[in-house]
Amino acid sequence: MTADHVLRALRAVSAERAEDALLSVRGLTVRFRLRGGREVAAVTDADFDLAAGECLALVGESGCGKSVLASALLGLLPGNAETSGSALLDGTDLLAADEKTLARTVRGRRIGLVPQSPAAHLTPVRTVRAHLEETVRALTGTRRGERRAAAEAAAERAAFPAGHLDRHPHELSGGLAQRAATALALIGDAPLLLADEPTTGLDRALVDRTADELRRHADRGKALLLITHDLAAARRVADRVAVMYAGRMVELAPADRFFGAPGPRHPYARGLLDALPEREFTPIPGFPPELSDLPEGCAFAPRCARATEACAQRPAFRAGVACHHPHGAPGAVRA
Ligand SMILES: Nc1ncnc2c1ncn2[C@@H]1O[C@H](COP(=O)(O)OP(=O)(O)OP(=O)(O)O)[C@@H](O)[C@H]1O
Ligand code: NI
Repeated sequence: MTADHVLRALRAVSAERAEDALLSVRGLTVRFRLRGGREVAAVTDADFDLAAGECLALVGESGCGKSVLASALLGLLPGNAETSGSALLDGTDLLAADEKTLARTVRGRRIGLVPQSPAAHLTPVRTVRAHLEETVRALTGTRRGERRAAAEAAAERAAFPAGHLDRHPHELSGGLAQRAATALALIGDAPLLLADEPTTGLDRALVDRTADELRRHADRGKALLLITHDLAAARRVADRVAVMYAGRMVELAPADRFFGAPGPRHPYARGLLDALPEREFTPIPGFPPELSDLPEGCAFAPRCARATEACAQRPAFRAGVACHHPHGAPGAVRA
């Protein structure tokens, strides 16, 4: 174990104590109402804390509710969404705050966002440089004469090449738009950063560089929620890992235990790791359920080799896992 690992393990332990939390989410639930009275259970009963200086990676298959969870924290859900639960950020309940408070004091200032589709968040008629300088002006109060240098420094942090700063959004590749979005999100130095797939479209070297920059942000005492499909990136920077399946958190574990020995406890989380090319390269059979038509019991049971009759009941989330027969628990929890 290196000193770095020891530090991270300590941080993971301290984050489990709610009083140290910068962000404290309880029972976060999001429903989308559809025409005809149907509803999509996008996020159900999410509970987690995030401490200053800590990075929590949120992983899970496409459509499991990761981005909806992040949007809920920022008050950015569409009109057909209904949200319940609480999300305390340093005393403010983000789910109860009005739009004015969120717009003036939260977005960009207390919570930075690297959005999942960065190109859609850039203004078409303005160059990357103009976006960066405007954000520097709005969030840091840097004087006019110093904004150009500050914008260039922000680009550099996110590995955005200086030679492309005068491009417009439509002239950017996906990877460049991604780096522009990361540069913009880092400018405000917000206490909480939500990074939704910040490494999409980047090659391995740039993934590592971006992940390391985000880690540095956490190491300067900021909290980082890293939403990612890239388990290698999660392993590189996360202190803890949260796994979502069909809108629910099914496992929350220290990263060293999750990626090392003894490994994940939830069969789904184990399946995610086993699907990696560098591991067994065996995909999880089947598909996730429709969020508008979830089963009564464990949503993963139809795909789970360990499922029994007990799984017709939904498992409670206990000791970091929601499963009737988790790995690493001899004589597993009885139903
Ligand atoms: N406005 C909406 N109305 C209805 N359903 C929606 C709406 N927005 C999202 N959803 C649904 O909510 C679920 C969760 O979506 P979300 O974008 O959070 O998934 P994700 O885990 O971020 O996936 P990905 O990894 O592909 O980004 C999906 O089933 C999606 O179809
Ligand atoms: Ni998403």
